[in-house]
Amino acid sequence: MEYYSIYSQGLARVAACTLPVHPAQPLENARDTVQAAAQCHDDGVALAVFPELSLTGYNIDDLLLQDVLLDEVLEAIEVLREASTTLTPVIVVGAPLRYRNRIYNCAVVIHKGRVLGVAPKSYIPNYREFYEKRHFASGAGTRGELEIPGVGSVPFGADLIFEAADVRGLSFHVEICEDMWVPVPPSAEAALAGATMLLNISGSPITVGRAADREALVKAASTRCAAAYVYTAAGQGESSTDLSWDGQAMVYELGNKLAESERFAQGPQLTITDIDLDILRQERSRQGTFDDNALGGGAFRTISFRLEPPMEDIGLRREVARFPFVPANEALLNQDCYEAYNIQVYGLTQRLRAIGNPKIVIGVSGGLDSTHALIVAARAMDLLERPRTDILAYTLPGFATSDHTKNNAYRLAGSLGVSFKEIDIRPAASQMLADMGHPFASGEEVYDVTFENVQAGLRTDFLFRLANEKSGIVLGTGDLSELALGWCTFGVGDQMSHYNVNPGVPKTLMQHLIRWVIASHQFENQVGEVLQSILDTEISPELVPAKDGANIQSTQQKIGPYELQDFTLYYLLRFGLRPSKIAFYAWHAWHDVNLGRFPAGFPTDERNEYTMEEIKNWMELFLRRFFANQFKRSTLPNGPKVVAGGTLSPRGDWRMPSDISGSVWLKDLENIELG
Ligand SMILES: Nc1ncnc2c1ncn2[C@@H]1O[C@H](COP(=O)(O)OP(=O)(O)OC[C@H]2O[C@@H]([n+]3cccc(C(=O)O)c3)[C@H](O)[C@@H]2O)[C@@H](O)[C@H]1O
Ligand SMILES: Nc1ncnc2c1ncn2[C@@H]1O[C@H](COP(=O)(O)OP(=O)(O)OP(=O)(O)O)[C@@H](O)[C@H]1O
Ligand SMILES: NC(=O)CC[C@H](N)C(=O)O
Repeated sequence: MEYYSIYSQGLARVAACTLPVHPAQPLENARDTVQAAAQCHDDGVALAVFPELSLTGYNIDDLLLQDVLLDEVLEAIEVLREASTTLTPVIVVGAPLRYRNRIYNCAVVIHKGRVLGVAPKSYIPNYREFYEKRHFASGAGTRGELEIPGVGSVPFGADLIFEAADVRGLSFHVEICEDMWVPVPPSAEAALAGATMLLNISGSPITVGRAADREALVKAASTRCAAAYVYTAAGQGESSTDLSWDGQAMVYELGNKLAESERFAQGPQLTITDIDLDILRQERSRQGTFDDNALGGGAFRTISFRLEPPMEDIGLRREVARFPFVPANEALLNQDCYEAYNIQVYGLTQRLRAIGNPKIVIGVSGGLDSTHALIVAARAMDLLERPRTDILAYTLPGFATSDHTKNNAYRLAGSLGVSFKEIDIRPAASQMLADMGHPFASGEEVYDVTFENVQAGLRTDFLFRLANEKSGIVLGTGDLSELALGWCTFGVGDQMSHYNVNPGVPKTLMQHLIRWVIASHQFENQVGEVLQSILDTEISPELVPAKDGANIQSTQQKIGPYELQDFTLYYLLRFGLRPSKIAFYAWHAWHDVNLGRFPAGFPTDERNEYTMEEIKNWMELFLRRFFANQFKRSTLPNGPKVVAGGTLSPRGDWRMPSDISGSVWLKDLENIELG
C-alpha cells in the first residue's frame, strides 16, 4: 500500500461530467462518453457520472418513444460495456429503457464489462416546462430485473445500492433529477440504508435563479444525509427549442462544496474531486440520530463490485485548508469572527447577570489571550450598561516580563478605561522559592518548571484573593489549543478561573478575532492601535528570563507551531481521524508555501511550510501532550463552546479518562512515509 495514495487514505475520486450531447444519436454519445471515461481512468477516478438521458439528450420529446432510438440506446450501452472492461471507473449514464409495457428514464451503472444495475427515475415531473409523464413511467417501488440483449438480466429498481467490496465506505445510490426536488427523495432512504455517495444525474433546464436552488438542495442533502452528493446536469448540445441549458455540476460533502463546474461552458467539463469516506463514516457513527431515523425505512438491494482502484500516488483533488479553524475566504472569516466574539460575549453577560453582576478580575499580560478576554469583558460590560471600571485588570510582572508586553497591558487598559493596577509578583515569588529551598533563591540560574509554576501560581493566587476582596470573579483566559496541549499550570495556576471566555477558541483563530474587533470598530480607534501592537508581538509565556542577547522564551519552539497543532486538533476532535491520515492532509496543506490559499491579509513573512518529518515530529509531541494532560481538562472551569471542531470540556464535546495511554495513536505515526 502506497501511503500517499488517496485510496489508501480512505478517499475516493469522483467525476461529475457534462459533455456536449448529440441529441437523438446514442452511438455518438456513447463514443464521447467512452473518451471521457478513459480520461477519468487516467485520472484515477472511481465514479464517472453523466447527466440524465445522456445517451439520447434530455430534450428530445416524443422521439423518446421511437423504436429506432430505443434500439440504438441498447447498442450504445453495449459499446460502453465493452469499453469499460479495461477502465477503472464505474460509469453512470442516463438512458431511456423499455421495461414491461413502458419506457423508464434510467441511470445505467456499468463497470468492468458488467452492467451492474439500472435505476429508474421515481418522480416524473409533469408541470410547467416538463412533460415527462407523456413518455415515462415512474420507477418508484419497482424491484425487478431488466433483460438487456447481449448482457442478460440485471437488477432494475430505485432500491439499488452499489458497493465496492475492496474500498471501505464506497457505496452509492443514483437518483435522477426531479428525485431530489421532492420532500423525501429516494437518496435519503438510500443514505439511511448505507449509501455514502448519492449521485444525481440531471436534465435540468436553466432559468434565472435555478442554479442556486439546485445548489441549496444538494448542500442540504449532503448535510442531512451525512453523505457526498454528486450532481451533474445536461448542458451544451441540448435542444434550445424552448429552453436553455447550463451544464451545472457540483460535488458536496457534509454541506461543504468540494468542486463545481464552470456553467455555460463550451466543450466537455469533468468536475473531479476526492471524497473522504472516513469522514462520512465517522460523522454517521457519532450522530446517532442518523440511524434512529432509519427505523422502518425501505429495503435496498446491494450490488457488490470490485473497484480495484490505482494504489499509487495520484495527488489529492480537494482543497485542504491550512487553517481548518480559519476560513481563507474573507467573508466567511468575518462571519466566523462575528459569531465567535458574540458567543463569548453572550457567555459572559449571561453568567454575570445570573450571579448578581460581580466585578471582573483579570490578569492582563499583554499577550493575545488575556487581551482578547479583556475586550470580551469590556463589550459585556457595555451591553450590561455597567461601567468598564467594574473590570479590575492587573498586570502582574514576574521575572521575565518584558517592558514591551507590560506597556501593551498598560496602554490597553488605559484606552479601554478599565480599572488597572500593577502588582509585582517577584517579592512573593522570591519568598516562596526561598522557603522551598529552590536554587534560584541562592542565585543559581535554575529556570525549571517549578520556577515557572511558582509565578503562574502566585498570579492566580493574587487574582482569586483580589476577587474575594473586591466581590469579583476571576476571568479565565486559556484557549482551546493550550488546553489540548496542557500548556497551562494546573489548579493553582492559569488553568483555574471562575469563568473562562476562551476555552473554545483555538489559538490560530485568536489573532483573527482581535483583527476583526479592530476592523469592525467594536471599540474606539486608540484601542484598535494598541490591539495592533499586541498582534505584532511574538507569543511567549514570559516565565523564564532570556539571557543577554538571546531570544525570549518562545512558546512555539517548545510545543510546536500552533498552525500545525491546531490542524491536528481539528481532525482529531471533529472527525476522529487516525494520526497518519491527519499527517497526509497536513502534508498536502503545508508542504509548499506557494500552493493553496492563506487567509486574507495573512502576512507574507509569516507564511510557513513544513516537511513531512517536521509534521510527524510535532504531531508526536501533540499526541504525547494531548493524552498526558487530560487531567487539566477534566476539571475545566465553565466556558462556552465556540467552534464546530469541538471543545475540550468534559461536560461537552470531549470525554476521556485522565489516566489513559495514547500508545495506539503514537504507534500509528509509524505508518507515515516521510516521502
Ligand atoms: N493524569 C494526572 N492526574 C493527576 N495529576 C497529574 C497527572 N499527570 C500529571 N499530574 C501532576 O500534575 C503536575 C504537572 O502539572 P502542572 O503543575 O500544571 O505543571 P506542568 O504541566 O508540568 O507545567 C505547566 C507548563 O505549562 C506552561 N505554561 C504555564 C502557564 C501558562 C502558559 C502559557 O504560555 O499560557 C504555559 C509552563 O511553562 C509549563 O511548561 C505534576 O505535579 C504531576 O505529577
Ligand atoms: N505579567 C502578567 N500580568 C498579568 N497577568 C498575567 C501575566 N502573565 C500571565 N498572566 C495571566 O496568566 C495567563 C497565562 O499567561 P501566559 O502569558 O503564560 O499565557 P498566554 O496563554 O500566552 O496568555 P496571554 O496570551 O494572555 O499572555 C494570562 O492570560 C494572564 O491572564
Ligand atoms: N429533469 C428533471 O427532472 C428536471 C426537474 C427539476 N425540478 C429541475 O428543474 O431541475
